[in-house]
Amino acid sequence: MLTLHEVHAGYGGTRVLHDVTLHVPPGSIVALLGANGAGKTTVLRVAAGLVRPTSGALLVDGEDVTGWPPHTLVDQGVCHVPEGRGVFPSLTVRENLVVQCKRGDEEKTFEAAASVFPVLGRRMDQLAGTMSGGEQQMLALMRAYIQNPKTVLLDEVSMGLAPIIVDEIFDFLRTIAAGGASLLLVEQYVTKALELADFVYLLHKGRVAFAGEPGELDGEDLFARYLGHAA
Ligand SMILES: Nc1ncnc2c1ncn2[C@@H]1O[C@H](COP(=O)(O)OP(=O)(O)OP(=O)(O)O)[C@@H](O)[C@H]1O
Repeated sequence: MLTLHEVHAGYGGTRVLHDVTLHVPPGSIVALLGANGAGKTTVLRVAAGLVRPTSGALLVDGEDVTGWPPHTLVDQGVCHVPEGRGVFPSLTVRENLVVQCKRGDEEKTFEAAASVFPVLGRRMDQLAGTMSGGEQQMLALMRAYIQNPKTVLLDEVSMGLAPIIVDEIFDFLRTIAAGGASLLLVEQYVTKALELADFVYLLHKGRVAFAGEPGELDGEDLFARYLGHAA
């Protein structure tokens, strides 16, 4: 279970998050929605240990990990897939996988990557930076997956991708969740995110405006109020 408890956070003198409490229970998919600038990316950065709360706490499985450096949170099973793709552009697909996987697991990892995303199997020796956006995103997700994470923080992984690729990526998110990991999902495709999610949080100007199950949103005009558009 990953929890932000009454978190206030920001950058320098700018306060972005105000009293944010959010839970990502084991095995669940949590969607984090909100208009541009609402603070969604900042929530993920707090959860990954990249932004330290000015007050409040970050807890992993009940342990207070506030202020721990990001790599120690990785050891706790927290994996962050940032906006803009977490791949090494000047390494090949194969090398990107090797640096992430356990020693001795290389062949198994290549096979898994090729079976989930066949395009990666065909492009093992291509430099990651020369692949399409969708292919790079698949590689970024694969790199997250092979860490066997407990919680995956996903920042707009479908950004700028063709709908058919987005479908493939969402199918893979289902696979990751079915394997037992929990997901905290910031996503521009609101309807798709809600189909997948067990819980949803709506952020408005750095505060939690709604927390509940997707079904509870039915009939509400929260989208128009807080997202600036209909779902
Ligand atoms: N490194 C930074 N330094 C200063 N201010 C920042 C920094 N990163 C984000 N902010 C500000 O914090 C606020 C929240 O940004 P954040 O990226 O968390 O929002 P978001 O909901 O993810 O937005 P979007 O959907 O547009 O990505 C914004 O006003 C933004 O300008």
